Amino acid sequence: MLEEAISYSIDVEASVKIVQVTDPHLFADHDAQLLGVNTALSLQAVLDTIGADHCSADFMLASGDISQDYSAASYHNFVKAISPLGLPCHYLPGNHDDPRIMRLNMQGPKISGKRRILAGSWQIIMLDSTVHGKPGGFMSESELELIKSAAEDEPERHILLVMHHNPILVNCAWLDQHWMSNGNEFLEQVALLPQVKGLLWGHVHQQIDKEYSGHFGPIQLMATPSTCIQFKPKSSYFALDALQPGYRLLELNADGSIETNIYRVPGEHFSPDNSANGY
Ligand SMILES: Nc1ncnc2c1ncn2[C@@H]1O[C@@H]2COP(=O)(O)O[C@H]2[C@H]1O
Ligand SMILES: [Fe+2]
Repeated sequence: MLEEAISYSIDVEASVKIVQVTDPHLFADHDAQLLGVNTALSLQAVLDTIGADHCSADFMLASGDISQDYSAASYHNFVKAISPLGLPCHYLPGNHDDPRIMRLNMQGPKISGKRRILAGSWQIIMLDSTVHGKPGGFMSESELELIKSAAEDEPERHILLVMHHNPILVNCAWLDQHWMSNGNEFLEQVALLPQVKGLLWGHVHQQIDKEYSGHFGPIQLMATPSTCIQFKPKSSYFALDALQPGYRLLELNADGSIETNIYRVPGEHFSPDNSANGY
């Protein structure tokens, strides 16, 4: 049975405005760092930037790796950090999350782990690409079934698919070993659905904006910087980037087009330890 969707009352002619944050890698301890970056402070800096510029969004998406230490407190810290923005938040799991601990602790009046969101002329589907105990991802048959049933249920709506893992390779050999290993087949399958207009993910801690030529037209492929450390694009070995933490703004238009931009925190406050070779 298809799970009930969360519905926003946004006019079908209006665009839907979304902020996406991803990969905050929070700890229970507010002072803890990931490779020299205090992840609580870098998330706060991103949220402050959203608050200053884009707090009029309709809702927020959090696309996994909320936690770095699997603690209940790391999820409580996330919920506490985002609550002043007043935005509803929809989340999905990443490879550093424990889905059960996440579900139990991502609690609040505006927090939701539901799989389908209906807003304006769009349907947003929150997918689980994680494989228990593995950093890499895989899109299971049941997730594909969810997408197909959701498209059948709401045939007139454009679809944005949201997940943690990258369904395309990003040209970083060390990171590409942890991609969605059936990404090619997944893309081929979803491109058979005329409603699918965009795929959005985290995991790669860098911006990617590409197009996939589907049977029914181009599909936008989007990856978003982490709210903490950034991976250096096109590096075959593990390397960090000096770019600052950021987030993505998306405007899903009534005609099925997507306008989107990456925004980063101003200044140069978050410098990772460049001698690090992994975590
Ligand atoms: N040096 C490394 N080589 C390969 N994988 C790594 C390395 N360092 C970290 N990782 C894993 O690769 C993942 C990529 O992004 P994640 O935030 O999921 O977390 C990272 C780790 O689980
Ligand atoms: Fe991550």
